[in-house]
Amino acid sequence: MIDKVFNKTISKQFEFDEEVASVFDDMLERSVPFYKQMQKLSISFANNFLKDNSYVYDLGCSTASTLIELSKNSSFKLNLVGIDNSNAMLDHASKKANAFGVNIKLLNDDIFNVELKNASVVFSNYTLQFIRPINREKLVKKIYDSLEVGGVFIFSEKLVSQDSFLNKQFIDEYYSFKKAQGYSEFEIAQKREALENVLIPYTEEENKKMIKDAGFKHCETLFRWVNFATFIAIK
Ligand SMILES: C[S@@+](CC[C@H](N)C(=O)[O-])C[C@H]1O[C@@H](n2cnc3c(N)ncnc32)[C@H](O)[C@@H]1O
Ligand SMILES: O=C(O)C(=O)C[C@]1(C(=O)O)C=C[C@@H](O)C=C1
Repeated sequence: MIDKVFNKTISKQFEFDEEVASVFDDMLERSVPFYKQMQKLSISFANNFLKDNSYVYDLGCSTASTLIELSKNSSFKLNLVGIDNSNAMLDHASKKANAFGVNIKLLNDDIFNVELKNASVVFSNYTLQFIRPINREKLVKKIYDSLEVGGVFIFSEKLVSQDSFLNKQFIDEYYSFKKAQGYSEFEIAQKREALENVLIPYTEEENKKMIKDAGFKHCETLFRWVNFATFIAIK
């Protein structure tokens, strides 16, 4: 379904409710530059750290796209666990996983409440940015603790620049991308307002510092387009 959520006047903050969930796959593909390519890269790198019976977690799995794609593009028999605290998202995830015949354990809970164990790979794409900064470090430490030595945390984030002049150009470039994807200036402005104080992006350096502070041995940027990036951190 085509995303028209912000085509009307909106006065509430952005939420992952049924209205968003029902158009979410289209929203992501048209709102995150190179979304599919970043997902493919995440999966390709993840496969390097997997074997039969490995545990893979996706924190903020939404409609389970990443785990379904991994399952279709891995030669291993995996234990796939998707975690999200939006009922609406998980309804869609469950229907999609069934339709593709992929077995995923879907947990409807806050990421902070779920015990993560023996992980070979933890994904969290465009989700840390929705976690209050005061809790974000704590979550990354939890992810670190859940990983086996040699395991990886693969995550994607919207970014800001430390330089305010460049940051303004990042935003302009991003809005041009959205316009080219068919979003109107009105939709772009409405969504920007709804995301204010809900989506809190870090710089690339802040993300890497957070990863290092949690104890990870190494972190690389796998892909970056202006204000969106995918990282891989190894324990
Ligand atoms: C931008 S979406 C993630 C997109 C998804 N990873 C993908 O690549 O298709 C963020 C998701 O995180 C979930 N989320 C946000 N905070 C959460 C929390 N504290 N616990 C569990 N899920 C959370 C939201 O419900 C939403 O589905
Ligand atoms: O549309 C925007 O402004 C975005 O930042 C895109 C973004 C994201 O990066 O998470 C914002 C909300 C939705 O979860 C989907 C995509």
